[in-house]
Amino acid sequence: MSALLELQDVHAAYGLSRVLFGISIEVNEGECVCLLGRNGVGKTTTMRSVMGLTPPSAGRIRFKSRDITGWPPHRVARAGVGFVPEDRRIFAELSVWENLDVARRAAARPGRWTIEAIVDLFPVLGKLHDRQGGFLSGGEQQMLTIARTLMGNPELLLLDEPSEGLAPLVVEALLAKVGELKAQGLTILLAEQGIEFSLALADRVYVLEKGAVRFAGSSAALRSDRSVLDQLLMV
Ligand SMILES: Nc1ncnc2c1ncn2[C@@H]1O[C@H](COP(=O)(O)OP(=O)(O)OP(=O)(O)O)[C@@H](O)[C@H]1O
Repeated sequence: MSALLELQDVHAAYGLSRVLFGISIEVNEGECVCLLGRNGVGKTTTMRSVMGLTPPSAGRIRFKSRDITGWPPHRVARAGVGFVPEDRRIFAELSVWENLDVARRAAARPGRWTIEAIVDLFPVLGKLHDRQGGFLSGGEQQMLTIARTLMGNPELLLLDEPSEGLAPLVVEALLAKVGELKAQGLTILLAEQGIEFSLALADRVYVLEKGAVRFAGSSAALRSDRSVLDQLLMV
């Protein structure tokens, strides 16, 4: 069986600054795969390369066996990839409801994610429906950001550092929600610096360093690999 997403020897750069040096990863249907690594190793850029925001300078990207290398972001979204960026781009002046409505209108594909289904998953967004985005807590903003991306009905969710800047209890609540999405069969590629968040969710892990994969294996294998934990993750 071929992978849902496959990156093969992907290189990427910002202008003259080279950032990815031959990333090869696979995400199978229904899996949660985590990209781990310290600040600046290339996790975000790997996701941006899939999404077409930073197209690869070399290498191939396949989604559902189709070569999507260099496709523009709207076309990648329509093919079934949703991206939740690290910087939570919600509309601060719009209410929760309006934010979701904008996402509904802009949805990349038809599918099961209605506003009602979103509120089932995130009841807090239902309770806060008329609150402006800018007045939500960090955790609520993160849930709204994920909700907006789900409205596009992705088959693969790219989730960039969802736990960043959130208090431990909020991270736990978020972890449970992402776990529910996984249990519902959504395929997830997650980038994280927080190893506990990642290992609680991920079936498999890739640890990056300086734009290359240094470790690939199961979460259990990573937990017991002291040298990778010490050298690449400093935990
Ligand atoms: N727009 C940009 N222009 C130039 N260099 C960039 C740009 N965005 C990222 N970089 C550089 O690319 C490298 C990889 O960054 P990237 O954001 O992919 O790493 P990361 O592992 O996701 O880290 P972080 O957790 O900080 O997002 C870093 O050295 C970063 O400074």
